Order: sequence, then structure tokens, then C-alpha cells
Amino acid sequence: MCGIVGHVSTTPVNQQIYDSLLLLQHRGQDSTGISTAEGKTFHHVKLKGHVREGYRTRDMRSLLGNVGLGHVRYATAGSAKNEDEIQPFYVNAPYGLTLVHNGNLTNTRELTDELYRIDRRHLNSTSDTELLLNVLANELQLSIDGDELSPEQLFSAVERLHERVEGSYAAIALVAGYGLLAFRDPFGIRPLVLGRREDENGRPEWVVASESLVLESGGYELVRDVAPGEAVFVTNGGEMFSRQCAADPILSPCSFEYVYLARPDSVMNGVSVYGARLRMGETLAAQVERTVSTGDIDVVMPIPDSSRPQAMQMAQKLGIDYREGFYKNRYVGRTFIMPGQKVRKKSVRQKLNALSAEFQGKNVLLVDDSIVRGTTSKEIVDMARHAGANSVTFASAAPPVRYPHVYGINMPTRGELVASGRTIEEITSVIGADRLVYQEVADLQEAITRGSELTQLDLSCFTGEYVTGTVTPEYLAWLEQNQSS
Ligand SMILES: O=P(O)(O)OC[C@H]1O[C@H](OP(=O)(O)OP(=O)(O)O)[C@H](O)[C@@H]1O
Ligand SMILES: NC(=O)CC[C@H](N)C(=O)O
Ligand SMILES: [Mg+2]
Repeated sequence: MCGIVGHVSTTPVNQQIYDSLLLLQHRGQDSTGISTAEGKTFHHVKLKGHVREGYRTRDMRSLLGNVGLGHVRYATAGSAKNEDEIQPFYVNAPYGLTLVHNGNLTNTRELTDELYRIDRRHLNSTSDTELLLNVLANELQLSIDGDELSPEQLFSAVERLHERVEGSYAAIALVAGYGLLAFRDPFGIRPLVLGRREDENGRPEWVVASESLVLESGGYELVRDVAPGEAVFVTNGGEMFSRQCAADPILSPCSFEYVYLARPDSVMNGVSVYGARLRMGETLAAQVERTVSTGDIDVVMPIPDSSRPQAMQMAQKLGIDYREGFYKNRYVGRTFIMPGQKVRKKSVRQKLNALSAEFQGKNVLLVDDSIVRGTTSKEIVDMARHAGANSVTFASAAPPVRYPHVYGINMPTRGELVASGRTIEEITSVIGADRLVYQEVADLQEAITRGSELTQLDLSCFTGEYVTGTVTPEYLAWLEQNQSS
């Protein structure tokens, strides 16, 4: 899950993109990049690491133009370390295109072969985003008819792209001299929202972003989520066109956005992330009551940051005191999205510290949003015991993660998932807890969708059922061999 943003403005757009990327930093920490368009000229800056430490004043000054896009990367294909894979990607024909992508393509082998053999396109990295851009460029080249590019030609290209590409993709592209194109895969797996505001002269300004908090902070009105399969084109002059480009779009957003990835103050697909997390706490409280005796539990504690709303609601439902026993070093980033297990493990210790007074002689109920590799939970249980806890019950607001996530979250191999091939008792013993309670899949689904129009979610990492219907055991085996994290 990367963070993407695109702005079409009536004034220089560099600072707006920077501000938007800062708000999306929680979605990717590996690298970041910005492209702006000044007439027909693109300006690009790409850097490793975080937004705040990366861009220098001279970088910002070089990003001229009123139209642009930006990216924060959390690598899911290729390598986090490879500087050639930092987004945006660029191709010079047709017109000049630059693109950012959140998601993960699942037919990369076929596309790589077709692009070389049939389309005669050269690829210079193992990034799936480079594939996505080249498919778009190829299909756009085939759609062009006459001298001027029309929205319809762009939409036809996206229509054909949907037919060729499998997996998840929310993408934003700039077409040099024309405007900004945004599109979402036919299942709407990864999020994308459209916002609008007016400048002081009443002229429209547009933003497309992964999360709605970008819109709120910039004073934009949420127009709507980009629909699954839909493409939106905003001209450099601020005129907006949109069209459904997929044959059978079915909104099936990634449940893990609501569990962990997104900021709680965002609204995605009409569902408040914070509201969904509170409801997860409610259903998890009921599950705890059903499965373990709660009479002896003294305090409910979150594992900062992401599980706070769930833990708060659980404490209230269970009628047990809510306490904060772990303190977070705000200068260490999110652990789960760091590349490499060694650095993730070290970071948990650096990031969280236990406050002994809250643990001494107490029976604690620790709540996390999810247990994936078990890196966090194992360290945390150990820290709670060292701080003097009498007993440790661990509750996860997500069900056991047993299957690879192939749609933009870096958990491609079963072997690294602590719940894969293990019973609950075995997982309890691996993380060192006294008792362990997981959310049920149906409860998670209900907690996310309650009161909304959402009828379907991607829950593949919990169920092994992949919404696109194109993920085969052979693909998963190939992924395990070729992608390690
Ligand atoms: O089982 P694991 O592989 O450790 O993964 C799960 C943990 O990783 C995430 O936290 P992270 O530190 O990334 O971010 P947060 O501060 O937003 O909770 C998540 O909230 C869990 O705590
Ligand atoms: N997390 C993402 O959305 C990653 C986008 C793309 N697959 C990359 O690896 O750069
Ligand atoms: Mg966490």
C-alpha cells in the first residue's frame, strides 16, 4: 500500500503535493517522488526515505507547474532498495506520461512477456508499476486518432488496460500538455478519492488521493470515491470528465486498510476508518467474552498506534479500565511496513517502552489490530512480563493472517506468517502469551460494513479467497520463490 496524490491547480502545485505526501507518509516509508508538469515539460524529483527528510528547498524549487502528482512507496514488487523503482515512472510516448500506482499486479510474468514480444517495449526494472505504465502507454498509442487527445481516447485506453492487467491498482498519471488521469481497478481494491475546491476567482481545483484526510486538510470537498473500474480525467484547465471503463465492476475493497493501513481520520468507500475500528473493538469484546473468562482481567491496553480505537471500545464494552502501558517513540516509523525482518524486530524494541507501574502484578489484556509475522506481539508480551505483568491475554482485532496478501501489502510468503499452518494454541505459545483471542472473519466483515453500502470486501489474507479470481496456487508458489521480505 503506497500513498498516491495528484493535484490540478490554478497556482504552483509543488507545496500542495509535498503537504499531501506528508499526510500519506503512514502508507509508505521506502521512498518518495513528485512529478509536476509545466506546459509540456515534466519535472521530477525522486528520493529514498521519508518525505520530511528527503526534499530539499532546491528540489521543491525545481518542481514547477500547476499540475502534478506524488507518491510514497511501500514496495510490494521488485525491491525497496532499488532506486530505479522509485515512483513516479515516466515514458516519453505517447505525449509523455508519468504515473504513480498503489497496488500490486498479479499477472506480471504474462505482461512482461507480452510487452516485450508483442508490443516491443523495453522494461528496465522489476517494478509492476513500470508494467502498468507501459500497458497504459501502449493502449493509449492505439487509441489515438487525430492530432488532439480526447477524454474518450484516454478512457478507451483504460478500458483495454482493465482487460490486460490483473491485480490491484489505483493509479494517477499526467499526460504532458493535457492533464491528469486517475483510475481504479474493477474491484476497487485499493482506495482513491476525488476532491474539489475553488480558488479565490471561483476557478475549480482538483485533487485525487489515496485517503480523504488529504482533502480535508487542503480545504477540498469530497466529491466521491473514484468508482471501481472508473477513470477520471481533469484537463490542465480544470475541466473534469469521467467514465466507467470496466465491464463488470464490483467494489471489494481491501479489509486490511480498515484494520491497519489507513489513518483513522479517513473515510474510504463511505466507511469511516475510525468508526470501523471502534466496531472491531465491539465485536472483539464479544468474542473475548465468549471464549475466555474476563473476571480476572485488570486492564485493557492497546499496542500503539493503530489499535487504540479498538482497545478503547473493548474496554468500554467489557467494563474494564483502559490503560496506556506502552509508550511510543514518535521518531521511529511504522514497523510492519519496514523492509527486512531484522530491522522490523529491532524497531519494535526501539519504538515501544513499557511503563512498569501499569503492569506490576496485573492481569493485562493487550489489544493489537493484527498479528501478521508476530514480530510485534512476541516482543510486546515479553516486555509486559519483564515489566511485572501477572498474566498476559492477547487479543487481535483481525482474524489469523494465514494466506499471502497479493494486492499491495507485503506479506507474500506463508512461511513468514505466524498463523500459517499453526493452531491457536501453537500461536499462543510462539508469541508467549497465556491466552490468545482472535476476531472471527464474519465479525470483522460486519464491523467494517455495518451501516454502509459495502456488500463485499477483500478478506483474502484471512480466507485464502482472492476477489479477482485470477490468483492460482501456481502463482502463489512462484511468488513465494521470487519475493522475499
Ligand atoms: O505481527 P507483525 O508482523 O508485527 O505485524 C503487526 C503489527 O504491525 C503493525 O504495527 P506498526 O508498528 O507497523 O504500526 P502502528 O504504529 O501504526 O501500529 C500492526 O499495528 C501490528 O502492531
Ligand atoms: N504498496 C504499493 O502500492 C506498491 C506499489 C508497487 N507495487 C511498488 O512496489 O512500487
Ligand atoms: Mg501496531
